[in-house]
Amino acid sequence: MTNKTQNTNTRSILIIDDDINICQLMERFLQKKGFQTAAYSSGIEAQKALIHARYDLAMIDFRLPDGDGLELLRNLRKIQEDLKCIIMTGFSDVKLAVQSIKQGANDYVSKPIYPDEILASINSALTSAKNVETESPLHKNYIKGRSQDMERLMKHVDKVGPTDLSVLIEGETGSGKEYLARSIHDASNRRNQPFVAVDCGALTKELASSELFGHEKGAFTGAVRNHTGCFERANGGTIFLDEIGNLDYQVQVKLLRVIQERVFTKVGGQQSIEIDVRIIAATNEDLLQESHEGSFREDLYHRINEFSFHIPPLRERPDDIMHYAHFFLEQANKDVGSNVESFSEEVIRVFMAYPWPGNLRELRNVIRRATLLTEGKEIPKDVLPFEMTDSSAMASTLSDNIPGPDLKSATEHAEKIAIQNALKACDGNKSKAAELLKIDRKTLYNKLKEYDIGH
Ligand SMILES: Nc1ncnc2c1ncn2[C@@H]1O[C@H](COP(=O)(O)OP(=O)(O)OP(=O)(O)O)[C@@H](O)[C@H]1O
Repeated sequence: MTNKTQNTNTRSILIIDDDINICQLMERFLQKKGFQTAAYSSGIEAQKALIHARYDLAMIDFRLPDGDGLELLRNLRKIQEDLKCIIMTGFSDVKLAVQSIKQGANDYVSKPIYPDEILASINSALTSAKNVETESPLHKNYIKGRSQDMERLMKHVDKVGPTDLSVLIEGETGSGKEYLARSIHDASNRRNQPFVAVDCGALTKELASSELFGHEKGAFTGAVRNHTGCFERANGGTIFLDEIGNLDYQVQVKLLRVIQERVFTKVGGQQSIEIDVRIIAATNEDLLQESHEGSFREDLYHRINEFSFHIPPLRERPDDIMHYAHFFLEQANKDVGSNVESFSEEVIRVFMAYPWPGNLRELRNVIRRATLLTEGKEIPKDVLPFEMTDSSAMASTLSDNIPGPDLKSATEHAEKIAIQNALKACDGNKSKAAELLKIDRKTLYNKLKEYDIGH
């Protein structure tokens, strides 16, 4: 298809989609916005292109004729480790989207493609979003949660921040682990020193040591110059190791040494380098379990876990849902140039009942899309993704979290969550909750009894 024209000042975007119409549409739009673009219809062509030229970001369709988008993402990152990436998924592929983020994509957008939505996602991936490595500055695009859980968590941040304790943050994908890590850094005496975030999920096994600890020129094929690793760059400050569970066993051994002895050696180097870095790690897996199974070193687990935070999933803190929703609506209005003011009652109800497997990231994306599609002042239900409003699709989204695989238990589970959330949103007032749920009080009482809620 098309080839990139060289101009070193402009950001360049690689588009990979076997639908030629989508490629053309995106290229035209992105070029008008000042990006250089190149489009390819298969993964193999894109890999060849990346060998010949550097790109800032790749937009990858999940379903490609020669493999899936995540496999391609891994291959592209082997060629260019700092490539940012947005995965394009089908409208109802929330699970794939969540999986993409877990495997190192910076963001996802759902089809059908809306140019303004893509632009907002590209801009945030290029500027502030997660990459193999990002360095502070402060987070103006963030707000504090207002649920009791999050308030308690932020109090702990104030207490633990100023100490030098290693911190482990556990939470589902998109729940705000990086934001919390930055908040801990900001609450510490290291706040004016570097904050270096490393996405260990995006590091290939071969290059992880060199990325983290640096290498000497000639240490391995391709090491054409000396390289300063993330630890050295974070000296005096904080290093944030996101998805630490993905680190190779050998790298875990090296990491343990840095923590215990405060020294490390570069790949191919002889000299021990002293270092003063505070470690914050994050995971969305059960690291303790993994350490029992032997894939994560138990001694390392205890070293990084001098203090731990668990961020509850968004569905378990209903007070935060609309709080963030309004914040994201404001952001979306700015991003896509709209002027939407609020959410319809129905949308609020759907938001409160939906399980949000992608947490805040998913909420932000859903609102961005809905804002773009809304014509009036209020977001209506019909601009929400199908799987959020259709009960059987929702049951399948929920199926990871429910006890049984059958539709009946899935539906019951969804109903129970919706009722619990409505009650919390109405401060336990059952009449109001029934109104919000659009059922009568008697039905609500029956269901409370059936599901054993509130006793
Ligand atoms: N406190 C917050 N205020 C506003 N937006 C937030 C906040 N926390 C997270 N977000 C939104 O959610 C997205 C994901 O957050 P973050 O990268 O911190 O999550 P994470 O738990 O580290 O995710 P992952 O495990 O997938 O890396 C952010 O890009 C941002 O858009």
